[in-house]
This record gives sequence, C-alpha cells and structure tokens, in this order.
Amino acid sequence: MKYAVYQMDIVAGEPEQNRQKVKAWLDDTVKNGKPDIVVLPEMWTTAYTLPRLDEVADRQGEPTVSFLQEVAKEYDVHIIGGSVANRKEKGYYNTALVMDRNGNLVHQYDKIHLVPMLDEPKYLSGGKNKAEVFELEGVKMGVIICYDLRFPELVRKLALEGIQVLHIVAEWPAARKDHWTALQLARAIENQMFVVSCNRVGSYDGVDFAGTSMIIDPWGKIVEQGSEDREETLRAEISLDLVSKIRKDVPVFSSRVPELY
Ligand SMILES: O=C(O)CCC(=O)C(=O)O
Repeated sequence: MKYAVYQMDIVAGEPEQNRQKVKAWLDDTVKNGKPDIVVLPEMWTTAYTLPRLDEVADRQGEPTVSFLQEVAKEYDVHIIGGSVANRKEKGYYNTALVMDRNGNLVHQYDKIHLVPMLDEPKYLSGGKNKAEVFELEGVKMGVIICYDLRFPELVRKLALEGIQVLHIVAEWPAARKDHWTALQLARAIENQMFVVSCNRVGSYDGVDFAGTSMIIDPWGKIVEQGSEDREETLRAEISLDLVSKIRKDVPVFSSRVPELY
C-alpha cells in the first residue's frame, strides 16, 4: 500500500484556497508516482480560525465532502481527508473524513478530546460517538485527531478491534514536539501497528506548528519523517505482513490480562 502524506501549510480562514491547494498538490503527487492513499492534516480548510467558525466552517461536511469525493475519483486515490471545522445541528465539531477511491465517504469521526491549549472547548463540541474502525482495500484502519494521541485507551480500543494502521491528523504545536514524536512511537510499539501521521507546518496566531509528520512501522522503526518547518510530501510503501509477524514474535495481545487491570 503506497502512501503520500501532505505535510501542508494552511492559509488561515480561506477554505476554497486550501481546497485548490490540495487539488494542485494531488495533481503533482499523482504525476510523480500514483499513491494508493493520501493523508491531509487537521482542520486543513480553515486552520484554527475558531472565532470565525460561522463564516468558515463546513455545514454537515459540505462543501469539503463533495470536493474530496470528486478528487478521490479523478485521481483514483483513497483519501484520509484530515479534519474540517464542521457545523452540525447542535454545534461545531472537528470532523475527520475518509473517502475511498470510488468517492464513497467510508468514515467520519468527530474529535472526542478537545484541546484546552488551543481553546477548542470554548468554540467546539466534543464528539459523542464512539471511535470506530473502517476498512480500505480490506484492511482495518483507524483515524484520530491530534490531542486524541494523548489517550492510549482510545487507540488500544481500536487495536483490539483489529486495526493495522492508525492515522493521526494534526495541528500539533512545536512547543510540545517531543511529546508528538514520543507518543506516536509509543502507540506504534505498544499496539504493534503502522502509524501514519500528518501534521501541519507554519504558524497561526502566534503558535508555530511542529511538522515532523511520521510513518512508523509496527516495530517502532521510523520509515519516513518530515522536517519541522517545510511543506513536503512523505512517501512510503507499507507491507502489512509486518503487523502479523511482529504480533507473533512479541505476542503482546495474547499476553494481556485485562481482568486484572
Ligand atoms: O496535545 C497537544 O500538545 C497538542 C494537541 C493539539 O494541538 C490539538 O489537538 O489540536
């Protein structure tokens, strides 16, 4: 499975410009060797322009869902479509979108853990639905959003439900970059799964973001890592056989004794 991760800078509060930016990136990326799956960062249409949500947020995922549908089909790629600020009946959510290459919205997830350090709880509602597994090409996968990475029990739940790849879409600040890298490695090692993350670069409202998107294998080896401050594309081909091999060599899942903790 060939991945391309767009470690992107985001034009704050300009959803249409960001959609066009993603389209241009896809065009270029596909021309230079077509991936199977592409990954975008958190809140990539708006950045953290939370006081302007009324103006910049999607409504029930639109128009971003239609945009992703169109480009998934045009470029024949599955899209882990990062997340968008999303107005629903009862408020604004930070919603991750996953589109398959036929233009089917196969998964949506509202960020459960809102990050106090970026004022999310003041403007957004936390997701009320359980995090769920989805499948692309018959492979079980999951997606979480940024601050969710700090909650290992969320990822373990998805692992117990069989995911082999965890995607993390993020706008993780540079001030806590060491946590970003260490926690991703921990999640990959403890759950023996691939971790594919996409973090933004650049700054907004005095916050610098950490970049350092990563593709980590189930042993905890870093396959690819982005820079801290440059827009770039991370590419890697991952072999899922490695998940079963490592789970056999170090049988963490059959050694668990959950009734004692
Ligand atoms: O947990 C952190 O340090 C960063 C989280 C974050 O920036 C986010 O969830 O958007």
